[in-house]
Amino acid sequence: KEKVEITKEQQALMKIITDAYNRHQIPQDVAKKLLQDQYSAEENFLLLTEMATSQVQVLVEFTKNIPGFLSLDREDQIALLKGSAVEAMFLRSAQVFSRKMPSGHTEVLEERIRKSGISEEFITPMFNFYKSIGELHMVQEEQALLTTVTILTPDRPYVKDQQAVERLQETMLDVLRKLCVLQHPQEPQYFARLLGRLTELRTLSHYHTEMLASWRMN
Ligand SMILES: O=C(Nc1ccccc1)[C@H](C1CCCCC1)n1c(-c2ccc(Cl)cc2)nc2cc(F)c(F)cc21
Repeated sequence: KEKVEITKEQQALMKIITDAYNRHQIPQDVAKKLLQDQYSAEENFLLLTEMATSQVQVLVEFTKNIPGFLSLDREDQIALLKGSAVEAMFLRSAQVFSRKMPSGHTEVLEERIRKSGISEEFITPMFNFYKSIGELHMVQEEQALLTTVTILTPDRPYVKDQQAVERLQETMLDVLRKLCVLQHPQEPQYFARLLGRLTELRTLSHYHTEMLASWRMN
């Protein structure tokens, strides 16, 4: 049974990434807004586009804090951002949805999202994903590292130097793997489950364009 230990530099890396991840607050505002008022399908669509736009800006700021990201080829940086923006948004949505809220709030939030204008066919896979993320009870370091691993996916379209991205992603995966072992000692397969969610996330993100195109406007 090998002794898993996070090194000093891995500790520092994790702190930089988690602090940067916690600095962006938009999604909490979305949840608050949705809990405060009931919006029409048009207003919800507008809210989503505004939120998604600011999410991209925030994602750019976040990646600047990923050690090594700015040393990547500039065009590759853009390819990674474009390739992961939708996945990062759904991952963030899932984390917001799974956040501990006063009793009854999650139900209201779910209801508001179900009625927001999204087509029926996408509601089930979307909430299945949100609930499967919630069941993992990730600590914030795991959430931040999982988003980082998602951004550093080497096989995004138009990435030229995939090896360089792979090296960065492996560094993050190594920290995440150790963190999972230390945080969830009873569940040796926890890390594998976590990575399995990224496959579900990619599938959900394939629906994104259609989800917008089929938004039920009155
Ligand atoms: O804004 C959003 N998510 C966001 C998060 C983080 C950053 C940027 C955007 C939207 C809302 C949904 C209801 C109408 C208004 C936008 N949103 C989604 C969602 C995203 C994309 C598509 Cl195609 C469908 C649903 N799932 C959510 C779960 C939450 F707990 C939640 F609170 C907001 C959620």
